[in-house]
Amino acid sequence: MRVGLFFGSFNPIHIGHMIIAQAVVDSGQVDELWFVVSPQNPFKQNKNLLHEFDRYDMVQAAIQDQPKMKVSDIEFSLPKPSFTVKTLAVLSEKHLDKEFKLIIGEDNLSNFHKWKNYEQILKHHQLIVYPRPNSTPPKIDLSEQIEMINAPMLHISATFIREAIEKGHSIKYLVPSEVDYFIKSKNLYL
Ligand SMILES: Nc1ncnc2c1ncn2[C@@H]1O[C@H](COP(=O)(O)OP(=O)(O)OP(=O)(O)O)[C@@H](O)[C@H]1O
Ligand SMILES: O=C(O)c1ccc[n+]([C@@H]2O[C@H](COP(=O)([O-])O)[C@@H](O)[C@H]2O)c1
Repeated sequence: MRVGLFFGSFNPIHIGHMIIAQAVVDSGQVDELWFVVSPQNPFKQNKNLLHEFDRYDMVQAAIQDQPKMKVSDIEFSLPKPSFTVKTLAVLSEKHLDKEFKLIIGEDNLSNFHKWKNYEQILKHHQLIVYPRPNSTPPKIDLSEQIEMINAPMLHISATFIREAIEKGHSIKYLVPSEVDYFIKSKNLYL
């Protein structure tokens, strides 16, 4: 079975993530897609980073009617920050019957050569890349390992959503309705 791993902070999960996930599933390049919630991205310092349990619950709420999508908490029990190479090794050892592909937004390509043991990742896994506005090209040749998703560019980010909440603006159309409800009922990001 081919599994697409969609790693992220998901702080919070937004419609951009959902559109990407659906496009990857529809592309036929994976049989299942697993969202992997990262407690701590090695490159990001975010004072507004919610606890991983809340971020996990929001992903779970967002995908409840999607039979091909799952959410994983595998990184919660691994050392922090969350190094993808380690997580991939743990998952590959645990699920010998599965082929894991890595789903990333195009913005992550420019710094991919700085990821821990990135050569190891490329040796064992295909990258499925979703286009993102204002992305700069990778510093290393990734053409052999990349499968681009042909889909519309999405000018949406979790940063924009957190800022909208702080300003008191509605995020009703920016996140799945279950996520909007979750954020409101727990007064998150305020
Ligand atoms: N609009 C988008 N277009 C393409 N890829 C995206 C988009 N939003 C998120 N991604 C990708 O989804 C993955 C998880 O992203 P993440 O949870 O950090 O969301 P984000 O919107 O980039 O967050 P933040 O604004 O907090 O940095 C990353 O690989 C990122 O590149
Ligand atoms: O392993 C690394 O060196 C590494 C460097 C930067 C980012 N990542 C992972 O990339 C994923 C996307 O991060 P984010 O915060 O943009 O959603 C997240 O799971 C990070 O842990 C991983």
